[in-house]
Amino acid sequence: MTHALPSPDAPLKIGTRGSPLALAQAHETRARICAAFALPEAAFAIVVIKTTGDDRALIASDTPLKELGGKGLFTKEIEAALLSGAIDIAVHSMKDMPVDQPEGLVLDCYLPREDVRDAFISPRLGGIADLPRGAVVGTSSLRRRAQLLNRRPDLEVVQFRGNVQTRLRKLEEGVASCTFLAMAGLTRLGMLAEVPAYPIAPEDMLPAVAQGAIGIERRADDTATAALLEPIHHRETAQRLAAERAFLAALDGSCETPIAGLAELSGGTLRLRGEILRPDGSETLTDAGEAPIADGAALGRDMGRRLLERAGPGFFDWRSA
Ligand SMILES: NCc1[nH]cc(CCC(=O)O)c1CC(=O)O
Repeated sequence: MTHALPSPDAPLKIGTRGSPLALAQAHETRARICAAFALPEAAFAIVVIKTTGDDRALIASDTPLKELGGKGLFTKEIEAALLSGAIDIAVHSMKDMPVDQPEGLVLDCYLPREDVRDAFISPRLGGIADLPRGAVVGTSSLRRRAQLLNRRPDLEVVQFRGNVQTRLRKLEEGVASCTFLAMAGLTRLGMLAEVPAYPIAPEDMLPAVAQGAIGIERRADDTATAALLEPIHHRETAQRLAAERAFLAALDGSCETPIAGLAELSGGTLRLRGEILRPDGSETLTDAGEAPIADGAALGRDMGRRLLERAGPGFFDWRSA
């Protein structure tokens, strides 16, 4: 059965958050579907949806993201819009996506993954090794915080959030010596030339699960939309994320617990590295393994379970040192 393609009279509604990065990702998705089916941009409507994670007052506060809603902070309202039919597809940063989708929705289309690395951002310094003893670093990411404190217990970590310009201004004001952002976001925003960003090797800071990947969610019964997404799907990205997200699922984590994971493909083999940390950085546990690509999810699940076993109960609880 063939389906009617979207048109200016009956556009495909693309749901997205309103941040510059989210909009760039929605535009990239639109451009890829346009190219695959020779459609005009007018065959799509971009629908901006405000999420809890976009609440300015909340995000400007010093409250850790975890306390603001944890899993689904950036996604709950968007998934509700999908289910109600207000939008037809939702474009997500996979790093922010809980491992399970609500009944009735599927998330099985991925764009080619961007640079997976974290970036060290500083107007004056070129990397973590340049930070003087006791330096103040700005990040609201529990993972980055724990990784930094594990390697450098002398550092002081302060909450740092907001868009790229806000962060750069805070650095200029001397609030902190450096901050951290995903290379992928800076690249997709076309800002690499204007931001003093230095990529950090995964060996030094293992990225978050799914960092740099964009996923497209739709209604499970919407076969017309499934057919539209088929030609833009990137299989290698899906294979890597299957392993990483199975790892995350086994640990019951979200992007707001100190968990890192990265899968890479080489020939027919998938190599997965994983790390879990105590939130205060006092302890880190790592593992690595290889499997045939088709067994990536099983590898991720087993690695997650083994790490949990090594960690024991309470590993992710805050210690009062
Ligand atoms: N948690 C917020 C978030 N979700 C996705 C990205 C960046 C882009 C990506 O990793 O795909 C960011 C910001 C950051 O960590 O710099």
